[in-house]
Amino acid sequence: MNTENVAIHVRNVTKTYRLYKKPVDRLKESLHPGRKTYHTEFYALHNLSFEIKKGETIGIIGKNGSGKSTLLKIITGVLQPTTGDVQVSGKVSALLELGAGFNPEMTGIENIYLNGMIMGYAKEEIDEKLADILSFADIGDFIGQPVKTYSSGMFVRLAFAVASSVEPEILIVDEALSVGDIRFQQKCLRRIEELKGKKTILFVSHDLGIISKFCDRCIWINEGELYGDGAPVHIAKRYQAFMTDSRTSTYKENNDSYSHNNQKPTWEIEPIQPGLDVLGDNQAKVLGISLLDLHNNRVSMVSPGEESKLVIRVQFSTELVSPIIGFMIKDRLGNIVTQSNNAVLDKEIENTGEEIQDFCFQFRIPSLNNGYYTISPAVASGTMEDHVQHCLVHDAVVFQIVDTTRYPLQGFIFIDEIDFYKLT
Ligand SMILES: Nc1ncnc2c1ncn2[C@@H]1O[C@H](COP(=O)(O)OP(=O)(O)OP(=O)(O)O)[C@@H](O)[C@H]1O
Repeated sequence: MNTENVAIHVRNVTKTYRLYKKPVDRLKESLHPGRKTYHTEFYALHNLSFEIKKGETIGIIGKNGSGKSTLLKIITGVLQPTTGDVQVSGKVSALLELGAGFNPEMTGIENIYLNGMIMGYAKEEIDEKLADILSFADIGDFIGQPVKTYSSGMFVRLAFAVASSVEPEILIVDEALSVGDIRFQQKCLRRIEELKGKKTILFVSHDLGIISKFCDRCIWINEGELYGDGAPVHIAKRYQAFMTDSRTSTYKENNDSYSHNNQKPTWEIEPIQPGLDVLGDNQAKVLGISLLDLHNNRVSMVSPGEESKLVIRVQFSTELVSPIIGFMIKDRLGNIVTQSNNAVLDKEIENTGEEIQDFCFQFRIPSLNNGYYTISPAVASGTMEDHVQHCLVHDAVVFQIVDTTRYPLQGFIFIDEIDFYKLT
């Protein structure tokens, strides 16, 4: 390839982190006279190489923790690779994690000027762009407030407005589109469409529809390695198949299934994140929740009809009479789309006092439309008609429905029979 046409050249990039079991191990390692090592090496990126041409729009996909953000941070120079190198030709404007590049104590306006100046613009040049940035961000009087008072939605509005208005040669956007509301997402996509072809654009998204529609090319990273690089529709199909079908064969097998015979299951439970809305009297508390496949691997992307397990970890502070454990699945607008619990199924659950228990619900993922959904676990006691709510955690888990079934209809229902009657 003619190097003049290359915007980004990533050559054999590897990024490793040292993982220590305990914080004190780091100190022990640095002081050890015989240079004993106390760490294990973790490869966040492993020998990645590719080129991006000027003017290409590239989508980056990969499951959580696969190395996408690490790669973007290395390209923007926020992180250094352990080995290998990256050459970037052109001015980069990046929207990485929320907060990066903004001073929380400064107002929105002050941050616009700060970012513009970092990009090499004079004050007068930023004055000219200001109206466009303000109208794109559309956050009203908040623009005069310190950005630390912003909601994540407002923040991303301003950050995207700034990053896309400073006329970079390369625009890098890490998952910002998943934060804003749907109208704002559409607006950002229109802006990306306007810049497409004129600028080099890299963006991370879990939305394969967006990647397929807007990108010329898609790069798929899996466990730090390049798994695919090519036409978005082609890569998205392989990725979907991988995330559903081959998940079971590539992940470790785990034969310890849950039973009521006091066998200890070996699944990993995600603790409830601080800051979520929780209701109830705390006689029982949901400690954590995980959506798993049948091999007890955590999943965040599932297909309708896929066999899944939902495990809810509950801490009881006292013996409850007729405990009810259940969950609601809500769409991104907060509508309950489906729900269940043990009481409605006439299944009794035992609880003998102060204890921690995992409750595993095994079910097929309902036939929902593609998109993001949340799961809200709850513990109550009593009957369906008359019960006390002990703990309800709103939106404890987020997951995505990606339909990989052979039926080309979203949210379809199985029809047992079709009758038809000729009237004329
Ligand atoms: N400072 C660090 N120390 C140790 N491990 C790290 C560090 N930063 C990232 N990692 C690990 O590197 C891996 C890649 O992380 P990265 O954030 O790049 O993934 P990602 O694909 O962007 O994930 P997500 O889709 O969840 O944002 C993860 O397993 C993460 O835990």
